[in-house]
Amino acid sequence: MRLLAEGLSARRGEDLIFNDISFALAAGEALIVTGPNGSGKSTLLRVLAGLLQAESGRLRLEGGPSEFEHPYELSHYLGHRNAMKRELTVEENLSFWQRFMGDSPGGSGVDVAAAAAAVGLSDIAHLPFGYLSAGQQRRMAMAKLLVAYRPIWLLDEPTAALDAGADRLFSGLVITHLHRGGIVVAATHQPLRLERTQALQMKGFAH
Ligand SMILES: Nc1ncnc2c1ncn2[C@@H]1O[C@H](COP(=O)(O)OP(=O)(O)OP(=O)(O)O)[C@@H](O)[C@H]1O
Repeated sequence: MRLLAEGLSARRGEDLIFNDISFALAAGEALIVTGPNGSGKSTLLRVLAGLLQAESGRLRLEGGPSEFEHPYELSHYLGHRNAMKRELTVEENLSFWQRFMGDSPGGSGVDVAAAAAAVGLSDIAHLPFGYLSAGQQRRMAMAKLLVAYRPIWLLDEPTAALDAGADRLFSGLVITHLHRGGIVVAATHQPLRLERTQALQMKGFAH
């Protein structure tokens, strides 16, 4: 399967945020998106995730399951926020995401306990999400990627608030996903230590 972006541009309000972005990612490849604050990294990821409409250009999948037309149908999106309910326990949050997302064809997610263990937080999975520290909350958001299988991972500053150990752990999860034929697009200021990567430097427009 390949993820193709062809001549994408996006607007927020009056402003054109980026113009004519193209890339092609094969199974096992990652695109690392860098650029200064406000250059449009989050905007690009939101377009890829189907949360914002592109002003022009096209996104498509080549060689994927035929019933899926838009890449977001096969994607996990990890945004700046963790998308967990503070008053529900970690287990309840992850169970919700597991049921809500479901597995894409070609793989299956791990159970909630295994996902919590994979991010090193089995001991606190019974606690309300709101009790966790910022770094623990980010780890749990990573576990969401594991409970339902999606071949494409869209990651916005995934390692924000993570300590060095969690940073390595997260790189490991991403590398495993790529080795299994996944595709990753990550906006990040920190290196994820990946092998097969393409780089996209966002420059933004001067207003
Ligand atoms: N809802 C919105 N309405 C209007 N402008 C917006 C909106 N959201 C973002 N912008 C603008 O779009 C531009 C790109 O923002 P974006 O969040 O994509 O940048 P970024 O590269 O991810 O930045 P950062 O590194 O700070 O996270 C910024 O100038 C921002 O002010």
